[in-house]
Amino acid sequence: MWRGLSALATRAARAPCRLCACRSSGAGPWTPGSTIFALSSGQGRCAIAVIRTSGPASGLVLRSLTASREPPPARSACLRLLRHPRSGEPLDRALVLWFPGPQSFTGEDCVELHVHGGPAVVSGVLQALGTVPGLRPADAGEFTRRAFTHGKLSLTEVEGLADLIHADTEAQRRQALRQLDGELGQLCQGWAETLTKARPACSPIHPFFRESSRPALAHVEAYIDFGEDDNLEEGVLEQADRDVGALEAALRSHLRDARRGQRLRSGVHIVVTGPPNAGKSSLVNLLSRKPVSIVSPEPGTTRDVLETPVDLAGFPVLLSDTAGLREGVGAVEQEGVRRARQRLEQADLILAVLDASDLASPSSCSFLDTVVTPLVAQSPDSCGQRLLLLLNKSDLLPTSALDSDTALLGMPHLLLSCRTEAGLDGLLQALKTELATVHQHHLQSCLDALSHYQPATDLALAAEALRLARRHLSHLTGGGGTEEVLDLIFRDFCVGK
Ligand SMILES: Nc1nc2c(ncn2[C@@H]2O[C@H](COP(=O)(O)OP(=O)(O)OP(=O)(O)O)[C@@H](O)[C@H]2O)c(=O)[nH]1
Repeated sequence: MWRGLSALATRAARAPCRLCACRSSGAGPWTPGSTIFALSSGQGRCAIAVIRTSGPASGLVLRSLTASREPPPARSACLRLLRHPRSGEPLDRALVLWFPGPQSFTGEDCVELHVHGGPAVVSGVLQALGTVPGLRPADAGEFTRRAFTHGKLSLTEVEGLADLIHADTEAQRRQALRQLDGELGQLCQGWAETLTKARPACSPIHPFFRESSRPALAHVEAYIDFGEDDNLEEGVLEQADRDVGALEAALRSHLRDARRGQRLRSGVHIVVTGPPNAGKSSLVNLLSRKPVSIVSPEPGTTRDVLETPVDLAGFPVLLSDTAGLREGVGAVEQEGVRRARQRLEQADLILAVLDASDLASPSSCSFLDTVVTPLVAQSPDSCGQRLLLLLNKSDLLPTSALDSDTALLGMPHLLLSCRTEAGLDGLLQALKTELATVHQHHLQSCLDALSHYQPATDLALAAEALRLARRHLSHLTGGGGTEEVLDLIFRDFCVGK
């Protein structure tokens, strides 16, 4: 899901840290920020429980709980008696590990306390940590988020970690581990870097090129701005040519390998839309196999956009439930409708849901006229937005209508019942085909844009071709909405991770 993921990670890794304003390399000055703590091992009775802290007050934690002025040697396990900082009461004899930043999981100063796993010990130590000045309990996923913010993990690695935590099957676990290794991230990043960060092999002497890393696109733009006679070293454009050629070859090879293409971590957005009460929330819950949205017979239940990352037919996608589209409602629902329409514009694939037993109602007709018909009428290649029309509640139709279901609407559609799950297999099959098409569409569009890169003929057009190619690539790997994407990923983490 979103983010060129890797590109975002790279951007975040270079940006000043949002938490403590240090640089991700850890080399810069550390300004005070919050220090978090949490139980990082599982809840319940166990032999050993691991409690972690991260932040500038981690050193103070060691001094306060172990009554020792000196921290233990970095990254070595030491046995220490832990005492309550205020009462001095012994809490436990624990293994203590000190990870001074930036060489720690989060990049900040971290402490790990391996205590005995009884609930009384764990709650006693957590309660004691709460009394140390500057410490607060961690939010869900906050350790990982800090690791990401400090450039310790790329976003694809974060996603891999999330999958690893949630991996149910051995196959999922292996896939998650591969992703944690950054295999997918490196692939996407490699492509994006060819367009954005490649340097010419020579060392150009124009001041523009004296800085460490200038994008390939910027090389071409610099040529336009400064002109050929303005002290640019030879070979700059030739190198850009070679980079673009290599990228084209890589994309072609990837497109040929459909299986690998499917495993790409994706920013493909599927938006579920339709009139109120058609069964949109029921569909989102069915596809995600979890109760993401409230289902109720009351029209207008869903007011906001609700998003959930799901694996659909082997494709990771972002699935959005939206408010039912109708006019003449109160201010809150109207705002929901506005947000729904806005999200619809961003969708790669639209699932338009209608109540099959209510096709003649004003809300169904209005939805068909204003949303479905215009989208069906346009060429699927025109903007990359695709649509699947679903007639839900097929269980309410008489059998005779099911036999001649093409007569129901006069346009291509799938019949489904979220209640009985009839038609679900057909929907998943159709989704698989559509998602493969969306992936391929963006890769192919990137390739098409690159085919217009002909700097020898027209430099300005060549720069535009690179820009367009980059846009298609970032669409596939999830260009915009950095914070939304991050929130979504970290929200699913448990506290202490
Ligand atoms: N018989 C039948 N009822 C269904 C089916 N799918 C959903 N429903 C019912 O239809 C009603 C509306 O379902 P929702 O999923 O809340 O519909 P929605 O489109 O999200 O509704 P809004 O939030 O108003 O936009 C609920 O009572 C569901 O139980 C189905 O396949 N068959």
